[in-house]
Parts: sequence; C-alpha cells; structure tokens
Amino acid sequence: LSLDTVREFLTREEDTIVFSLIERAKYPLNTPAYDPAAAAAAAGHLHNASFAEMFVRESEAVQAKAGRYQSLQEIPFSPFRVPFTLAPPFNFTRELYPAAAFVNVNDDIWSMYFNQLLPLLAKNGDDGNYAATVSSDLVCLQALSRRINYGRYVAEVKFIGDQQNYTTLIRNKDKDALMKLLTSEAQEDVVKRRVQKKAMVFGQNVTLDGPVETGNSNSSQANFEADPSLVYKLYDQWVIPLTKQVEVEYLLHRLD
Ligand SMILES: C=C(O[C@@H]1C=C(C(=O)O)C=C[C@H]1O)C(=O)O
Repeated sequence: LSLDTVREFLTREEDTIVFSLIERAKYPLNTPAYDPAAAAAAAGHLHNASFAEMFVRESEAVQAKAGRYQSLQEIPFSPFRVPFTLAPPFNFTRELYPAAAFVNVNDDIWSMYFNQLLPLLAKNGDDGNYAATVSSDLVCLQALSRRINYGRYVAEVKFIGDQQNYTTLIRNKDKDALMKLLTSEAQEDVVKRRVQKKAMVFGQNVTLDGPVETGNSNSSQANFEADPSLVYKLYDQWVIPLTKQVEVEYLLHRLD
C-alpha cells in the first residue's frame, strides 16, 4: 500500500459511484418503498422496517453467506456477520491494524443517503418498481460504503509514512490536529472537480450523429442522467468529510 495506490482505488470507486447514481436516477422516488407503514400494510401486520430496510437486510444475509464480508473492504449495513461462507476460501492480506479495522461510518452513510441524497437525486413520482429501485439503492450504498470506509486504508498509509507525528497526536487524542495533518485540500479539490466531470461524461446522451459531446458545450441545455453539481455536492459535503472522519477514528485506535 502507498498513497498512490490507495488514491488509485478511490479514483476507480468514483466510476462505480457515479454509475450507481445514474442507475438509481432512472427511477422516481418511489416513497412507499421507504415507508414502514406501507410495508406493514403489505404484510398485513405491524412492521417497523421499511421495504428498503428488509431488502437490504435479506440481500446482505445472502451476500454474507456467500463470503462478501470476508474481505475487510466490504462492511454490511446490517449488524451481523455470518460466520461461514459458501465461497472458496481465500487468504486476504490484512493491511489494516486489527484493533482499528472495525471502524466504519455505515450508520451515517445510511441516513445521509436516504434523508439527504436520495430526495435530490430522484424525481418525484411512483412507478411501482420497488424491487428494482431498492436494489439500485443497495448498489449505491455499497459503493459509498466501500469508498468512505476505505479511509481506514488511507489512514494506515499516512500513519506509516509519518509515524512520529501521528503517534504524538494519537497519544494526546488530538482529533483536530489529526484532521489537519491528514487533510490535503489540493487533493480534495482535484477529486471534487473530477467526479463532477465524470457525471458529465458518463451521464450524457450518446447519439450516432455529430461529435462526442464534452459536456461543457452548453451546460444549461445539457440533460445529464445524474446532475453533475449534485455529484460535486455529494463529495464536498458528505463523501470526503465522512472519509476523513473514518481516517481520524481509525488513527485514534491505531495504537490500541
Ligand atoms: C483520502 C485522502 O485523505 C483526505 C480525504 C480526501 C478524500 O476523501 O478524497 C482527499 C484528501 C485528504 O484531505 C487522501 O489524501 O487521498
């Protein structure tokens, strides 16, 4: 692991995130899928989970059984880990410090996604395609979770690269100074502008006539599948701050 390789991983995850948002934006909001009362009406008895929650829980149970969470890069939203796997065994390299590897912000990602991002991403409406809709929600959640919780790997690399300074701040439990030391504003700016551009490039209408549109021709007329300024905002307000929160929390446990 080096800073270059972890940044390459984050860059590749951007593609996955932007595509997953484009897929979710195909469907309208479909609010009954997120309403526990609607799930209760469907089941004919009381339910405190929405259809989306039940779908995620059941899907993750299958994926846990299939070994998805044997890789520390993947963290489920449901608080369980199925102890056995149907998949062929594989010895994953353990790059993370074991006492800090558990750190994750999936609860924050969950509420950010459903309460803040989704209402801005999907258009109002209900077309009844609930299973396809929440299935695309799960893909978005998994991509965001993998990216944001990868902050553990970023923090490990930064710690190894500057052990003396990090050790002092960790011993003092100085969160603010840790945050400052691990922050690169120049890098954040590159990331935000790149994801905005990816939303333009991946989300354009491709036709056979004329040249390939670059997206910057007349953006007021452009009709992208996921709003590039929303993707910028997603990274600026949520993805990057949460990644840094993961980095700080990982570091606080790096000497346990
Ligand atoms: C992930 C890193 O750490 C911080 C978080 C960033 C991000 O989430 O994209 C970018 C720069 C840093 O402020 C990094 O340095 O690459």
